[in-house]
Amino acid sequence: MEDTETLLALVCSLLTVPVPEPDILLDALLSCNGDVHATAKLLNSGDAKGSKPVSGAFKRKDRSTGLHGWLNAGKVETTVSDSPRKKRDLKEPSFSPVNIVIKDTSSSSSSPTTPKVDLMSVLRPPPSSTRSVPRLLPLTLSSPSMVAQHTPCTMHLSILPPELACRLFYTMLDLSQSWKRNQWWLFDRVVESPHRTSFYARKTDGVESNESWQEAAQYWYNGRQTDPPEVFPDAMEEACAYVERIVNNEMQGRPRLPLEWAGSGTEGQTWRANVAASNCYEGTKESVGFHSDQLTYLGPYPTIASLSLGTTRIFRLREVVPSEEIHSRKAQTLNIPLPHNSLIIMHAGTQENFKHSIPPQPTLDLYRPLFPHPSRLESPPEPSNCRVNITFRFYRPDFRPQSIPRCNCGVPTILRPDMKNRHDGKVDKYWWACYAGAQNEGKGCSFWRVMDMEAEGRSPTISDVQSNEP
Ligand SMILES: O=C(O)CCC(=O)C(=O)O
Ligand SMILES: [Fe+2]
Repeated sequence: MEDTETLLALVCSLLTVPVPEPDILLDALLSCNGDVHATAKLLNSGDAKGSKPVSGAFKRKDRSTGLHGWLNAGKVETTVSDSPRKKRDLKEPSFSPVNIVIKDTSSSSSSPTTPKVDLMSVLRPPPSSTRSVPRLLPLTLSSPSMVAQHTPCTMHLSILPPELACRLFYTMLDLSQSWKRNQWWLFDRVVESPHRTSFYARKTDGVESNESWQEAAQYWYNGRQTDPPEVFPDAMEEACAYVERIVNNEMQGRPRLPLEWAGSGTEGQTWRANVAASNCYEGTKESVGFHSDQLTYLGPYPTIASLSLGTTRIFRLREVVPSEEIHSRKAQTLNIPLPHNSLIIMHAGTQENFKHSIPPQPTLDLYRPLFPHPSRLESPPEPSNCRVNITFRFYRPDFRPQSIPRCNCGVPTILRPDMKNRHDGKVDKYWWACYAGAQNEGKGCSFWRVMDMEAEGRSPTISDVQSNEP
């Protein structure tokens, strides 16, 4: 059931040798028929024999030798590993190890043998069987019209009054000092995201006037119960009104999909923001790897509005090519530079068709705020190299926490689209799957169920409304 990216990540978590080039990983995975343990064993095998590939084995010029070359390189150009410390002395592979840090949680967790694994470098989709299909060069989408032409997203520039944008940036930057780096279990290791993040909820759910998400909801994050989130700070509440106006305007001009929410908010809008996830990226290396947003409380085909403040960073999108098309085409990497005070709306279908990331980048343009920092903090963060992102989201009333199926571990499941099986950009199925393993030392259960909107009583959807029309 796992997709290639997840399998590769699992393999990486089991490696005791430096992570090889993505193509080599993929070859190894394919030659082991997708068996994660067998793949890791194969790649680790040089190590098991007391020899390991030297740095040259990872260099780009050697890639053509593939998996065999990589394994054999360890045998030919042998460095004997006589102590765990030696492992660290090997030069890193040719890509920079900056994305996700994998922490060894075994008794020797402080041992220097734990490799830092650059998962970003392996989160690349094409299996080797697609090698004959030409690669597409990355495309930079530098204007709203290019974004609209190539993606299911729209970009909107200078959306807030400049003073509000700056005030919100400073508010979030100050708050970000207490935000946490997400941690979760991947197989038998803890992985940590290299950026700080937090979650905010609005005072009401935006649909029924007296429903509060703070009180009604039990919050779960990565399969772990968490404290209720903070409410939107004043500047975020102010900004949210602008965001809602733009999103609703955009949605009015777009076709709606059958499983989208068809109800309206307290003020009659189609879309309301009742929660927001916020992220802070400091410097060039902080980043978030390729992912699509979990649909558990958003439901199918969500609309997510993502506000950027501070220094410009690249928002990277890559389509997940459906299984039936992988022999005929490759995905293109789409890079969208997001400047201060811009909004990118990920419209319905973005999460089902694409993955997104904020990659590390070699350089940054420093952000020069228009207004001085009003902070009374003793050492306010340096604003010029930080980006704050706020993703405003609509948690659907028909996907309330109480309605989410629990797995055999007793933990709310997560909702995933079957991204690999799509027709005309639409997925056939969504699954509820156990997510307890993300926190519970990597141990989850095998709970897995296809979502059935009707049987689960989830409504009103666009298809309900349309089928009731005369
Ligand atoms: O920082 C961004 O623009 C992306 C954040 C993101 O992908 C998320 O919060 O899920
Ligand atoms: Fe995301």
